[in-house]
Amino acid sequence: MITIEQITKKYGPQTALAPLSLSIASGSCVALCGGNGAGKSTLLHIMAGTLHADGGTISGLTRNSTGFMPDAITVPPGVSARRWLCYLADLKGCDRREVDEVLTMTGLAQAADKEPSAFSRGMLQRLLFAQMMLGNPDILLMDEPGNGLDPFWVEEWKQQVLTCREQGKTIVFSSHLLHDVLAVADRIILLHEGQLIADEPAENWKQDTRTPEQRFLDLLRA
Ligand SMILES: Nc1ncnc2c1ncn2[C@@H]1O[C@H](COP(=O)(O)OP(=O)(O)OP(=O)(O)O)[C@@H](O)[C@H]1O
Repeated sequence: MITIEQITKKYGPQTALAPLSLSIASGSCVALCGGNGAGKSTLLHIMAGTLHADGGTISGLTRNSTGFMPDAITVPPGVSARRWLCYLADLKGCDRREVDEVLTMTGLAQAADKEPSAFSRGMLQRLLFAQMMLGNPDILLMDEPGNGLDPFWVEEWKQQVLTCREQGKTIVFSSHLLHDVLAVADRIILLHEGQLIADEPAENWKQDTRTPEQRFLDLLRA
């Protein structure tokens, strides 16, 4: 169980997260939705430990058991995707053979000796997914993982997430792609201006006669 209690974050005068509390059961797949600037990335970065909260506590997350897929990375010039992944594998203390496994999983084996700066947006997303999977973490945090993926890789991503669910991993991801959210998530949390405004089983969204987009807009306007 991941327990988030009274987390707050401001960037200067801008509130990104008002006191926010929620619990995430082990083995669940939770989607964070909300408009631009709602606080989704901020929450994921705080959960991943790449950003400090101003206040509040989070329990149930340990660095060794958590993989994070941010929405961007900066790989030093001259470093190929394979070398980057080998570096991260060493940092995580995992076998370098895993690098080949995650490259194959994400269809990047052929491109692995190129620098990520030469990758397309979708290839970069797949590299970010690959780096998250190194070490086979129990908890996966993903910031807009579907961005830039073509329809083939969106389907692959969904299959990989469903496989991770079957393996009992805990998954938290942000997305604006509501149809993809409904295909994999079992719970949908809606954030608005740093506050939680809806927290429901995905089943409620699926059974609604409104489109997910209409339901989303109605909840934001309520
Ligand atoms: N580095 C930063 N400096 C200043 N303000 C920031 C910074 N990062 C985020 N913010 C502000 O914090 C708020 C939450 O931003 P955040 O990126 O967490 O939202 P988001 O829900 O992920 O948005 P999007 O869907 O557009 O990615 C916004 O008002 C944003 O302008």
